[in-house]
Amino acid sequence: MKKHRALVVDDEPDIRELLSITLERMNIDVVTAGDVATATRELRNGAFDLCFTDMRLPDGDGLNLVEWIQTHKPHIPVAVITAHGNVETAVRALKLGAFDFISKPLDLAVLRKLIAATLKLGDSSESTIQLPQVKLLGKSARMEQLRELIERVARSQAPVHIYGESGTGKELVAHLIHDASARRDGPFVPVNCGAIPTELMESELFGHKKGAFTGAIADKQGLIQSAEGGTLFLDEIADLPLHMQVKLLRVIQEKSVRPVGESREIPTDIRLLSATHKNLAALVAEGKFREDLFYRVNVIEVRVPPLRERLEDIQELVDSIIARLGKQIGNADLSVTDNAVKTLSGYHFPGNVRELENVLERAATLCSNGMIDVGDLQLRPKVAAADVPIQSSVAPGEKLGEALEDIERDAIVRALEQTRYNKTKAAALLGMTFRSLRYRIKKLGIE
Ligand SMILES: Nc1ncnc2c1ncn2[C@@H]1O[C@H](COP(=O)(O)OP(=O)(O)OP(=O)(O)O)[C@@H](O)[C@H]1O
Repeated sequence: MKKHRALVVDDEPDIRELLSITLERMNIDVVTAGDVATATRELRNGAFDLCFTDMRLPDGDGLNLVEWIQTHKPHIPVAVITAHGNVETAVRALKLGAFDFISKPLDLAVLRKLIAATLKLGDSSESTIQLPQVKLLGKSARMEQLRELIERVARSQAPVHIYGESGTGKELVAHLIHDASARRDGPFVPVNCGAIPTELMESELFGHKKGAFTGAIADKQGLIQSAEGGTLFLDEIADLPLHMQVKLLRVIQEKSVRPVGESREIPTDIRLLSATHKNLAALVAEGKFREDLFYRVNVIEVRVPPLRERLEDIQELVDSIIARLGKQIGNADLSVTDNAVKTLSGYHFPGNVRELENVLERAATLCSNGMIDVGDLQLRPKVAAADVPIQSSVAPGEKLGEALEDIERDAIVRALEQTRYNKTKAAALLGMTFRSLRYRIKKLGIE
């Protein structure tokens, strides 16, 4: 097998030597350079599989080198070495296309993992990216752009923030980024931040040591650590309480976690993806989301367009959903009339693809002869903002929180009855995840 070759750029001989030894022990040839000029000369003249560069070099900036590589040798993954705690620079490097960053003092275990992941990425670029098991349907220009963006961001280790309305496919996109990345053989761990009760959140995410608190009867690994070597997807990240935001910031900056009751920090190797349907920037302005965390999780932004911006994809989505539903209910002839598809193609889809799935599922049960027609769709009429009734159902003297809980309880009970107490189906009907529904059932004492 061809030996890999790396370029190490640093003006400190000690760091050059430490990196060289580590790389050579991994059977990688190393060339070193002490400044930008030598580095670009080496890059022009030789073939490299990866590059490490320091930030401050005698004749320039490591960021310039990152930019140079992106322009002239974009297939070479480059990682930057930053001063401890200088996350701003690391974020800038990632935005410019750096694969990852590592901070000084160098942690050799972290470094080795990073090297292994980088080389794997280089190898995968020679073959075509593996086809993921999950599929993003739609041939509209917007979907094509999204697919391209997914492939591009999959090549980086930078945190990605995925935003878009509910039900647009944000989790699907996160999964695809993971599947197309060098981490695809590692775990993909989705976490719905809105579904974990605040008091359990730290122990769920970070894990705990036996005896850390009453009820901690054994060591427990947190969700962050269970994503080791893979991808952690924090869905509804806007729902993280402020004190957890501080802790998450540390995970990103230090690349380590500290379980509750543990005295040491444990190094972690995860890629962070997050999503929300809320406007994070607005939440920052309101003081509900930390600005420093916003910049860390939002290094690369991916917008998932609402379904009404790509109505030409409806037919393909309908065909795929109907085929799946047909299999589920044992009717291979289940179909949708042209008129029904036309009606769907003119609908505004406030609940996006998930709503389309729910509409068709309900219609499949309502329709006669396995043929879904316009009348079976029962679409929600569009409500103009001005038409929304101002008066609420909260009676004077009644607490708003309690009134909202009543409304929520009502909706959940109705969905459960409608689905014969099938929680997965009820969750889909309500447009929430299974975990979130389970949590709410418990919280509202429905069972
Ligand atoms: N382009 C697409 N092709 C195929 N299926 C899709 C597409 N977009 C969304 N879906 C399907 O729609 C449903 C909702 O998608 P997903 O859960 O990823 O949305 P979301 O944006 O994460 O929703 P939420 O904001 O409520 O968490 C899933 O069943 C998903 O498979």
